[in-house]
Amino acid sequence: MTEPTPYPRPAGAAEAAPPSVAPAPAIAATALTKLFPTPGGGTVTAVDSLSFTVARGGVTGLLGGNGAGKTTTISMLLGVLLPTSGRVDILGVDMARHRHAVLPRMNFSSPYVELPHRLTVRENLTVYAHLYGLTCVKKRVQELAEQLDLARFLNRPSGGLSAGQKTRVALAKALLNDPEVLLLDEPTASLDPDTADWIRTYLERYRARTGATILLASHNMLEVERLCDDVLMMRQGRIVDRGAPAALLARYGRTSLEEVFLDIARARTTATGADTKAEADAAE
Ligand SMILES: Nc1ncnc2c1ncn2[C@@H]1O[C@H](COP(=O)(O)OP(=O)(O)OP(=O)(O)O)[C@@H](O)[C@H]1O
Repeated sequence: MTEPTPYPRPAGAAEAAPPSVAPAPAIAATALTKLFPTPGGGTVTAVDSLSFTVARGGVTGLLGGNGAGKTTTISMLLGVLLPTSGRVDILGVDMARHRHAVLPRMNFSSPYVELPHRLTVRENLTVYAHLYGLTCVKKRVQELAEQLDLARFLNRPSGGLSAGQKTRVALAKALLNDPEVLLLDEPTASLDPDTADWIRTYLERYRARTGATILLASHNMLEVERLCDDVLMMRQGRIVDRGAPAALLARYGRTSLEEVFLDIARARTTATGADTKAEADAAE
C-alpha cells in the first residue's frame, strides 16, 4: 500500500508546473522625487515623480539636456543622495532600508566625483578595493591597470592626471568589485575619440562577459546608439520617452538619435498638443 500524499491531486488533473519567479529588475525607481532648496527660500524640482525599471543584463542610456535630472537620478539610485520622496530598489533590495546589502554588488563612475588628489592612483584603487572587501587587492589593481592602460600612472598622484586619465582611473575604481549593476555618469567625458572608442569596446565586452546591467548617462548620441539597447529620455526631471534606439528613430521619423534628442529637448509640440511623440501616441 502506498502512502497517501498530503494534498492528493484530483483524478485527471494535470501536474501543476512549479511557479516561475521572475527575478526582480536590476533597477526599479518608483515615484522618485528630489527637490532642492533655492537661496530665495523656494525649491527646484530636479527629479519629478520618476518611475522606471531596468531589466537585468541590459545597457540603458539616460539622456536629457543639461539640468534634466540625470546626475540627481543616478545619485539617488546609488543612495548617496536621499530622495525627497519615492523609492529605489536595486536587485530587489530596498535602498532606503538595506543599502549596505546591495552596495558590494554595484558601483559607479562620475566625472563629478574626484578621487583624493594626493594619493597615487595605486593608493586610491587599493583603498577602494579594501572598502569593497576584496581579498586579492594587489592582483586586482594590477589587472585593471593593465586592462585600462593605467600602468604608467599607478605611482602618480591622482590630482596630477589629465581629465581623460582621471576618467580611466574612475572607471577602474568602478570595476574593482566586478559590479552586477554599473551606473556611469558620462563615462567617456574628456576622452579623445580613440580612447573613448576603446572604453566603449571595454564596456561592451564587460557586459557580455559578466551579464552586468549598465545604466549610463551620456550626451554622446553615437555612444548611446552603439552601446544601449534601451534609452530613457529625460526632460525637467521626468521621463518623456523610452525605447530601443531603433524604435525611437522610427517613432520620431528620424535617422539619428541626435535628431530625436533635439526634438525632445526642444519640446517639439505635436498637432495634438503633446510634447513628445510618446505623449502624442498615447493621446491617439
Ligand atoms: N545640490 C543642488 N542644489 C540645488 N539645485 C541642484 C543641486 N543639484 C542639482 N540641482 C538642480 O537640479 C536640476 C537637475 O540637475 P542634474 O545635475 O541632475 O542635471 P543633469 O541632467 O545631470 O545635467 P547635466 O547634463 O548638465 O550634467 C538642475 O536644475 C540643477 O540646477
